[in-house]
Amino acid sequence: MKNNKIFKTSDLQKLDKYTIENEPVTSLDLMERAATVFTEKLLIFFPNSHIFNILAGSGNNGGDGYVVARLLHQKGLNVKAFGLHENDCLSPDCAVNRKRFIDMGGCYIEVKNPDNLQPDENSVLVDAIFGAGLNRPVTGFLGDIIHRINCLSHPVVAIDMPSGLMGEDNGENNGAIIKADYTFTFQFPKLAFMFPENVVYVGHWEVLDIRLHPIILREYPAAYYYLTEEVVASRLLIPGKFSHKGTLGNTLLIVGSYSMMGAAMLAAKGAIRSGTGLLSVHVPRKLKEMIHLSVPEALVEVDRNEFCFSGVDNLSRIQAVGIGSGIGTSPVTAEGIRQLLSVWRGKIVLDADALNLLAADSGLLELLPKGAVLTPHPKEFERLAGKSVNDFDRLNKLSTFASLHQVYVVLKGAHTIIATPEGECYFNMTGNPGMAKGGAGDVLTGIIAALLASGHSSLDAAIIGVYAHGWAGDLVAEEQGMRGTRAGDIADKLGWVWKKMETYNMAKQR
Ligand SMILES: NC(=O)C1=CN([C@@H]2O[C@H](COP(=O)(O)OP(=O)(O)OC[C@H]3O[C@@H](n4cnc5c(N)ncnc54)[C@H](O)[C@@H]3O)[C@@H](O)[C@H]2O)[C@@H](O)CC1
Ligand SMILES: Nc1ncnc2c1ncn2[C@@H]1O[C@H](COP(=O)(O)OP(=O)(O)O)[C@@H](O)[C@H]1O
Ligand SMILES: [K+]
Repeated sequence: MKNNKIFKTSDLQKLDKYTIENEPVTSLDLMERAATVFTEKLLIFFPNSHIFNILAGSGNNGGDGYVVARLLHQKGLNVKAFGLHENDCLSPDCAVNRKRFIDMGGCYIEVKNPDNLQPDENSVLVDAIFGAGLNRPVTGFLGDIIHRINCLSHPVVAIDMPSGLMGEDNGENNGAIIKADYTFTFQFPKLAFMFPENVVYVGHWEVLDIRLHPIILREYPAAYYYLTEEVVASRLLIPGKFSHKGTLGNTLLIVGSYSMMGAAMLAAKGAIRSGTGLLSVHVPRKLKEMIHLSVPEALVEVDRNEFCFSGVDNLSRIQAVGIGSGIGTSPVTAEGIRQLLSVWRGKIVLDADALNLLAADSGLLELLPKGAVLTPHPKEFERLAGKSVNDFDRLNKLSTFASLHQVYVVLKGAHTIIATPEGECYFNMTGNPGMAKGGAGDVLTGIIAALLASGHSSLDAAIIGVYAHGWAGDLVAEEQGMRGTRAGDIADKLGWVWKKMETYNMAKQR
């Protein structure tokens, strides 16, 4: 299985060293390899640009920069390398590559004063000042340089990382940070790229495979992962030839209230498109007809209360429960949830108002079955776990919450995070801002509930559900654009996503 770990940047040197010793490859050749894939990507993104200015620091990131300069120069492009060295203490590989660039006649300008940094008009700037070796905020001369670059209107492409950004925690980083338009990063995305507050520095990012040694990538521990089709599809259970509706699970959705009927419909649509053998939708009496009409495949179970959820009687044939979308937070509903959680020890996904009720009464939290899946958006998570000072702090809170309560928490956002009780976090890579619409989360609840009912573990249901939901959103956006995307469209596209995953999975098994 393809490696999908997000290592710490401080671990990079060990991965690097193992590769150098065991491939084996010299550090210079590894640098050459990294810079070559970077240059290829750069030219794909800027096929019509002829002028490149490289901003090179003194470490190996700067070394990469000098190799990129040489490779572009060899292609006959107009290249200038600005040496941004506070002193002449360069890393050995950086020094070698600076010399190679100069020896081949490359244009090299040493900058000793920030005002002397005058990039060429219409040039693309390549940021090679700092990479993964940054160990403190950037201030002083290089800080001034970075501020100056950030004031220019040239496109900026960062090698590995935008200079000045720490790989993980930037909570105390008050130094200067490059605002890159693109970051092409080596081997794995850095944790900091996952946080909304860093998008202004990282821009659009892509991972470049520089073939670090597969053994070290497989064996070196990491607590963070990112989701790829390969990893997700391999977790999807494929129904066997003799499967029937009794073996594919009975999902119970407890959703909707008189003032939020749509949520019930959307969750039901998500579930019915996600492989559950049977779907029961438990709604207040007022919603009965609507569910019958909008999701005719579902069985409708009517609550004693006309307007909101108040309790459920019979759970004997249910494999998984999904609860919360649009149910409201009335005391009657709180009591209904208490009653449910007192008897239900099976698989469950809780969303929206179910989470708001848990946040309001920690006694309910204690009743959660082990392995429950919670799907808060950031505001709901804040109600559950308190305010966070920044995105990294929120990630730590998420992990702590998941292990403290022994639940899986799906924190929804551009890179939705799935935190496990064991302290691992999975970052999703699908989805787009077109999904930032009311109701999109309800569809996800239905999907996860159906996956739970059809035999997937809590972790697999969360991972597969989140990835598939985002992928369906991407397909909708591809066809009709992000602006016009409706939550219901996401549910309608799920069939295609499952088909692709199943095809992928079966091809692998052959
Ligand atoms: N294994 C990999 O992934 C590879 C990494 N390579 C490159 O190597 C880079 C890492 O190289 P380095 O470890 O040399 O790190 P950098 O090039 O980021 O530079 C770090 C140097 O700057 C100093 N420094 C750190 N923070 C500073 C600050 N705020 N102000 C002033 N000086 C500061 C450090 O003491 C160190 O000497 C990667 O980002 C990547 O570009 C590639 O060359 C090849 C393979
Ligand atoms: N910028 C974005 N990029 C990718 N996905 C997004 C983005 N914004 C929101 N989403 C996704 O859309 C969904 C919104 O869910 P949620 O906030 O619960 O909405 P609602 O409660 O109205 O249904 C989540 O799955 C979230 O991950
Ligand atoms: K950089």
